[in-house]
Amino acid sequence: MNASDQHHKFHRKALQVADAQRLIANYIKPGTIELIKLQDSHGRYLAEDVSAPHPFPRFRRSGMDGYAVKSADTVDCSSSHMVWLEVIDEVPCGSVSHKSIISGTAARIMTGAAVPDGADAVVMLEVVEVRSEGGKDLVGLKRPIEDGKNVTPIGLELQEGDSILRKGSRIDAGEISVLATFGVHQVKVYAKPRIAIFSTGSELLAIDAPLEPGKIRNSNTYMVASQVIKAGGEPFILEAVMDDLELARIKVEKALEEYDAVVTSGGVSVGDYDIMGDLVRSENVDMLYNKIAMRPGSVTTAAVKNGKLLFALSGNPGACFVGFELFVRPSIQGMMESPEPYLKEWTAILDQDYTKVNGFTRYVRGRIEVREGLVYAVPAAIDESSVMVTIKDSECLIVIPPAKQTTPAGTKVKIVLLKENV
Ligand SMILES: Nc1nc2c(c(=O)[nH]1)N[C@H]1C(S)=C(S)[C@@H](COP(=O)(O)OP(=O)(O)OC[C@H]3O[C@@H](n4cnc5c(N)ncnc54)[C@H](O)[C@@H]3O)O[C@H]1N2
Ligand code: MOO
Ligand SMILES: [Mg+2]
Repeated sequence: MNASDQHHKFHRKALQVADAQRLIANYIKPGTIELIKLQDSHGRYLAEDVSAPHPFPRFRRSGMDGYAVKSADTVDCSSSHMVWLEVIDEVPCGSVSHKSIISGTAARIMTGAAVPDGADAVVMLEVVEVRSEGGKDLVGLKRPIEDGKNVTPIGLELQEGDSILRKGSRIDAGEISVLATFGVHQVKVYAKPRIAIFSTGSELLAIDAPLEPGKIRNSNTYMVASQVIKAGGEPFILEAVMDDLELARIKVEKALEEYDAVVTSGGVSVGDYDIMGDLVRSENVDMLYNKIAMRPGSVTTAAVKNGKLLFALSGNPGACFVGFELFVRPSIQGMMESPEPYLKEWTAILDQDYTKVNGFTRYVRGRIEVREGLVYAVPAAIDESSVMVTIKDSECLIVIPPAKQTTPAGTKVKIVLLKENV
């Protein structure tokens, strides 16, 4: 390595998180679209706007089992002066009455059935009396009922043409209910972004291999694959590579051709074997950044080739996790036009003093506690970049801005929510 390379390796320009996110956003393109069955669409992202092809409800719907009546007929009734109406029809769900309700008549009706013409209210079964007289069925009412009572009007929920779901919406139970209601049995969704994942590191063992001195099992690949799924993508796990620049280069190039984006872990700092750092500074790819003003994950790196993104995350598990959530997740979401690609942010009260000082913004793993209606953020006991074990306990990342002294308990802090969208 010559002196100039050394200079570039050690003197990196640190970008602010938001600036790096904006930079990445320039390279996000909506992905391909596929048509899938509605029942397979949970968790997928709509690739088209959906508007109501007809009003909903489509007919005046009874909200009760009872009798459809004209409310005007009931105005004078009371327990001492019952009004008796002739029952001229019965309307089960799924049927339509061909008779009109005129003054003095009623129709027996079930919840969910179409209210016959002429009727404007439905009286519940429980408050009526019935009798037969001269071969006719009669229903007796003791109380007036108001116009419209227990009748859901046409279009109460949606009018024809109303916009219901936006492109990019994540499909969940409520969305599926809407789509089924309107007969959208096949849904246009974005194909899950195909994300290749591999780790670099000569110390890495397969997860089914016995331990060897100085070696560790490769946990990042599997952690990232889980994060990819949670972000809405499809992970493709590739075998880890040793710290060998040429091997990594070949692997990255092939993966960038075959997949929508590539995520690697390890080898992005300034060590002798930090080959991903060297790779992104070579002519093979265009480096976007290789330092972010944050901890963990200050060495988080991104590059682009032929319009496709390479995220070279830190090998340290804590840094790898955070780098993914802040940069890769929004990119995957962006490929599916999600209107909310970034993790949700709340304001919370810092539960305990945070004593570490830093020139960079910290994303501290933490738990959320709600006490007396207030949201507290509780930092994990150990949150170093190299620490793996507290990732599993984290409900949020507590954002501690650059500080020269302790951030005291009680400080209002921003937290980034991790546990959602499952
Ligand atoms: N002289 C300096 N040294 C370091 C600096 C620095 O600025 N100057 N930065 C430190 C920071 S900050 C971080 S973060 C790490 C980043 O390291 P790398 O991204 O280069 O990652 P590696 O060196 O490959 O590995 C670091 C650590 O993580 C373990 N690892 C790697 N891959 C995996 C995996 N797939 N699963 C589990 N664990 C993994 C690896 O064994 C190392 O322990 O650099 C600091 N150094
Ligand atoms: O990149 Mo390192 O995670 O800042 O600790
Ligand atoms: Mg390193």
